[in-house]
Amino acid sequence: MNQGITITTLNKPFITESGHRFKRAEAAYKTWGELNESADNAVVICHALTGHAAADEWFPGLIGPGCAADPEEDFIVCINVPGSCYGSLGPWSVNPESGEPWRGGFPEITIRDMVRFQMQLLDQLGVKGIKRVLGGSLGGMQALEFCILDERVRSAILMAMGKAHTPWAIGISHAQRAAIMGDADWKGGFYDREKGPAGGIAAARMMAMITYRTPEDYNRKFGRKLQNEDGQFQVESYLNYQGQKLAKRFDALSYIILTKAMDTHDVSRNRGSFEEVLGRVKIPVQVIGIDSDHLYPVPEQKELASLLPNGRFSKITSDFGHDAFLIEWEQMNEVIREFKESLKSAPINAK
Ligand SMILES: CC(=O)SCCNC(=O)CCNC(=O)[C@H](O)C(C)(C)COP(=O)(O)OP(=O)(O)OC[C@H]1O[C@@H](n2cnc3c(N)ncnc32)[C@H](O)[C@@H]1OP(=O)(O)O
Ligand SMILES: N[C@@H](CCO)C(=O)O
Repeated sequence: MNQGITITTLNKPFITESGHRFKRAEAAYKTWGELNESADNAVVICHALTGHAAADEWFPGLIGPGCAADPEEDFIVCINVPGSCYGSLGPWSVNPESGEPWRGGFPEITIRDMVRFQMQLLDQLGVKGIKRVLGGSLGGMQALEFCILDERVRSAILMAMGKAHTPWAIGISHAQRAAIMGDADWKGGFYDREKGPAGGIAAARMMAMITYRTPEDYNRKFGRKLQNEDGQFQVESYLNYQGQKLAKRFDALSYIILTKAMDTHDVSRNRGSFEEVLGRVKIPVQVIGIDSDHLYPVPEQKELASLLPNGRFSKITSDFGHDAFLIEWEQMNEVIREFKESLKSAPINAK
């Protein structure tokens, strides 16, 4: 896992929206393909909640010849967001004042912070133009903010999210955070890394896995079948497994920080109305919804596309629910191929 990741130090301090100044911030990233002479062929992939910079491990169907990110033509970059636990600045980075990891003292991170952090690294890599920015869920929220904050972006593909985090999605994340914070090993966020709130994060992932999928998917996969002679349902065994799997690879503080960052997602915040803010995004944007997504339902993507002057909406059909953006490669590539085709006949420089 995480093959080919580079970790570098940002060459300027990273200052968060809340005003926290990190004099030294590490950024983990992975690239594919070459930056061209004019340095304007970058394609930025933004990762979702538990993803990381090795996008080829979780977006394999969208990276390749003719895909959304084509290493033969594009300089593809994926950067681990600050607050995560996969190499970039996060709660286990050392606080220079105390010489100890930040842990529960790590400051708030917003979606805008994530994007500005990535913009700093892209500057450092010499990127002058971004052909496309894409992502789903948390990745889509970042990609939308990229359209607003970064003048270099010339087109975008946004999947399975909306213009702001809804009370429905905030509530779901809140319940998951309560499971983590209710674990005796949480210790106010000042736990030892080797003995974190594993039960809490496993419970949070179980809840999340229900919102990421659908009744149809679980009916087809498990029905009412039992896993063992103790009377455990298959679905229970599956959720236990998924919870433990995440507890082994992800950090509870990062889970709290990143889900709270998702709750800050609201492109209108301190900027004006949604109509004004999104109306200023003149670049072509493909918005993709999943018909069975219960977490970020299709009306959110339809609305977002309608508020973007050059927005297009497409729906994919799937029983997988929200997670379909990490699974339904064929349908997504079809939509993306059409979008890329449409750009050939329309200029993509307008901002
Ligand atoms: C190498 C890495 O870790 S890279 C992945 C890092 N993750 C990310 O970047 C986030 C994006 N990825 C994801 O969210 C997910 O991987 C997805 C959505 C792409 C796919 O989800 P998955 O969990 O792989 O698929 P699915 O829901 O079918 O579950 C399959 C797993 O459940 C297990 N399982 C299935 N039924 C049961 C059951 N009844 N009891 C116990 N376990 C079960 C399978 O054995 C399989 O285990 P494995 O993951 O060890 O192979
Ligand atoms: N399944 C995704 C979250 C979906 O948005 C992840 O684990 O990152």
